[in-house]
Amino acid sequence: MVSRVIPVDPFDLVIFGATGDLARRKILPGLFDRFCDGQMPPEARIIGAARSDMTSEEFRTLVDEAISEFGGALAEDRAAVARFLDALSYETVDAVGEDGWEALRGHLREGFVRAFYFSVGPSLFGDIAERLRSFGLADENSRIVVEKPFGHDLASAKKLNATLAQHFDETQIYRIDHYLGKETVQNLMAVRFGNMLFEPLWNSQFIDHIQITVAETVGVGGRGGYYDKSGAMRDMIQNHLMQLLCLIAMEPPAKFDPDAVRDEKLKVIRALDPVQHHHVVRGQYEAGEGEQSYREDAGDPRSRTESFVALRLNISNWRWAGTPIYLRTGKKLAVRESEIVVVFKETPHSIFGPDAGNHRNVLVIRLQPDEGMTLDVTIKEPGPGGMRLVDVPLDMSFAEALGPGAQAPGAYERLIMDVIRGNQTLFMRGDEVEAAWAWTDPIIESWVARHDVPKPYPPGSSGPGDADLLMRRDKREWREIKA
Ligand SMILES: NC(=O)C1=CN([C@@H]2O[C@H](COP(=O)(O)OP(=O)(O)OC[C@H]3O[C@@H](n4cnc5c(N)ncnc54)[C@H](OP(=O)(O)O)[C@@H]3O)[C@@H](O)[C@H]2O)C=CC1
Ligand SMILES: O=C1O[C@H](COP(=O)(O)O)[C@@H](O)[C@H](O)[C@H]1O
Repeated sequence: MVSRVIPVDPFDLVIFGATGDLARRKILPGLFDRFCDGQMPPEARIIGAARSDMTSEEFRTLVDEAISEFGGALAEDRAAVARFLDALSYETVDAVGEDGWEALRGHLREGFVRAFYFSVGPSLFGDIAERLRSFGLADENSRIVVEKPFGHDLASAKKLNATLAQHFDETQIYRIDHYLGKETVQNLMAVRFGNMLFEPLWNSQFIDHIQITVAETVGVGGRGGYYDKSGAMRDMIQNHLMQLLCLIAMEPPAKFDPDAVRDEKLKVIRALDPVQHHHVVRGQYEAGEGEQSYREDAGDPRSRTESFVALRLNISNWRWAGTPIYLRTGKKLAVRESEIVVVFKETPHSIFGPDAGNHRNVLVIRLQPDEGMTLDVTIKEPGPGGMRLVDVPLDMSFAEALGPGAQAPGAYERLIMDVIRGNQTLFMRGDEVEAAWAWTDPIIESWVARHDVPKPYPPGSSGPGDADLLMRRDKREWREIKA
């Protein structure tokens, strides 16, 4: 099954931070992918901007190398790479000074969609927005794409929102959360609102609890400096897991449009109860065989930053009161796996007697790496042994079901195409980000007040044992993450 690719309108895209890690690993190879697919039209132009002094030719060489390293099989097509590189130029620009801005203006064409991607450290977001306005680079056709982290807490997020609002209208601000660009994350909405099967059961009357796990095998490696000031709560829970939670818990929006979807997500965040201290577990990975500990990676032998969080939350509304939701994320775990597990309640009465055992349906939505869905259904155990029950999975891998033509674009490239189309549905609105911080801040503040020290866990495990206790206390269990 191959879906038709509709080219977006020709555009000028300026990438601030074009020489950096994110641009080289994700943004530029992703744009090359869109170019090869025919979605990025040949008239589009990409302008790299950073402080490094380099010519456009040198920038093209840098991008060529990035495509070879991170661009997948398409990178072998040298003619396509050459055509893509033709669309690129570079300008040396200092985000906090005056240099380069006039010259940058010379790259921009009248009458084209303009997008400015802020792929730089967050301390520069406000400066760039201000200069875009003061140097006359922004018009009503312009959009800005703002990377994470969007603030460090509620106060800084509010400040950043206010700064951006001085220069751009909310309809021009695209706060990126790359999880929303993942195909299977969008599939959450398709599964929930495109099927009659699930929605009538999607509430606390039928669902015992929900688990959302984003497990990573990588450590904080070269990003220790950033990560140590952030930790898993700010780096993953406040944004990516919060977005997954919203999509799984929100009411059906009246239509699939930016404000209808974001209004519903906001209502979920605002309905979250404050999390009690004993419902949160923090962890920090220890050293393993040939592997550094978190503290070594972070360069601080006494760091108390968490590389793992598990928590239980409650949503106080009619749909979800009484159904706890458990979130879990961590680095250096046994496996890279992101999934949402919806555990339904047992039947109210078993007609099969005590020997049949306790059974319940479990829906697992696998977000990555093997995207798909499994629904555990209870059936009769085959054989002559009477009415004994057993749970069997109805298992669907999206790749197998839809075929190789269904290969989806990467998250960043898909979101950039949405920016050009002017579609904000998969971007966070300012009030959503603030609400997420308002819920996150007290959790972090309570750790600080209690001088909380994260529990150590061995690399390759499923996190600290206390995370299992969190579940066991509620007579529940995490779905196992195993290599
Ligand atoms: N890397 C990743 O995987 C992820 C990154 N992000 C976010 O993306 C953003 C970029 O991250 P990343 O690419 O890793 O960062 P890097 O440090 O690798 O790159 C930063 C970029 O900013 C440029 N830069 C720095 N100072 C200035 C300045 N004063 N004026 C103009 N350009 C400047 C640098 O180039 P030069 O030194 O030449 O000026 C470089 O191109 C950050 O906000 C980060 O939080 C989010 C998720 C994942
Ligand atoms: O934003 C971030 O996401 C990555 C995980 O993204 P994924 O697409 O590989 O699942 C995480 O490693 C990083 O710490 C965080 O900043």
